[in-house]
Amino acid sequence: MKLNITNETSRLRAVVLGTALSNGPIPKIEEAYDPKSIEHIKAGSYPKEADMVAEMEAVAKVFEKYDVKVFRPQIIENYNQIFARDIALVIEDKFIKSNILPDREKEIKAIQYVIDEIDSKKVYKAPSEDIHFEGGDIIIHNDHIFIGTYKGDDYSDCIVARTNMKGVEYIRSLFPNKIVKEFDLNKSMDNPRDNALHLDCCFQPVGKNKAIIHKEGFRNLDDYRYLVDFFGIENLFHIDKDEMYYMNSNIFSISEDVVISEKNFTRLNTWLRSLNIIVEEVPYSEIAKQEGLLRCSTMPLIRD
Ligand SMILES: NC(=O)NCCC[C@H](N)C(=O)O
Repeated sequence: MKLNITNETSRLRAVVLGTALSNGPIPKIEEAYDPKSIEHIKAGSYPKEADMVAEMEAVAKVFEKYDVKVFRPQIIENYNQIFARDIALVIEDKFIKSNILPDREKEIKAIQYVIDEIDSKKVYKAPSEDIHFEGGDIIIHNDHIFIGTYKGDDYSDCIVARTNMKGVEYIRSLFPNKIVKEFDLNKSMDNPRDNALHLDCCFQPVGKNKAIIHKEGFRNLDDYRYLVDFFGIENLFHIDKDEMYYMNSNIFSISEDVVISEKNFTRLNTWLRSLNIIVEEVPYSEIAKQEGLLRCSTMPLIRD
């Protein structure tokens, strides 16, 4: 398989879509690794496997409609494998395995059969364990790579900080010809409305020259201003704290003109349609309870 990913919006041809099958029992609070899951565990509203499976099948159907080749992870019994995005990433023709949160490190085994189809010279793994990064923090935008990180002193105690500056430097070392820009994100282990878990939870390019953004996700306002200067304020769709909480920036593009979005994202979907983008609406509010949405649960392999 010849990989090719140079941005978030070129026509999609092949993708890994996570699975909610055998997701395991409701985690104990101390087993959860994001504040929104904890909120739902406490409230007794943690999502049911059958509901999440149905939501992901709706996404699979959209891919079928657009003739996208879909790979699913093999099932690891009682293990969360929904968020395929984070376990590895493709940039150009390179497949880079993430150094992910230890709670999630088994997930990669389940797509080994996909990795086996890629030229082994194109498969990368960071050389040491202190280099941290997850795919949700890394957004490729043509000659730029945007990376979410966390520069706080408490990084090592913060399970919602998944990409460190060593991770940023590692990705930079693999792509010397690209401009790599990192963004310091706000993290909160107890309030999901204050937690930009990954860069794709507060920012994502869409369409031809637009992007969705949550200003308050950025710890350093200069990072937010960089994106305003880059895209132009008129091309940014700003989402508020509640919209970030429901993961409005985490939709997924099949092309510049076709987006998969959550059916309750009324304001966002109206904006997308005003840009002549076709919005394929799916129900994804149960998956969203685990602090991830459509970008988080997909890992593109080939785009035009
Ligand atoms: N790219 C993403 O933002 N992924 C979402 C991962 C959610 C999962 N509960 C986690 O904390 O790892």
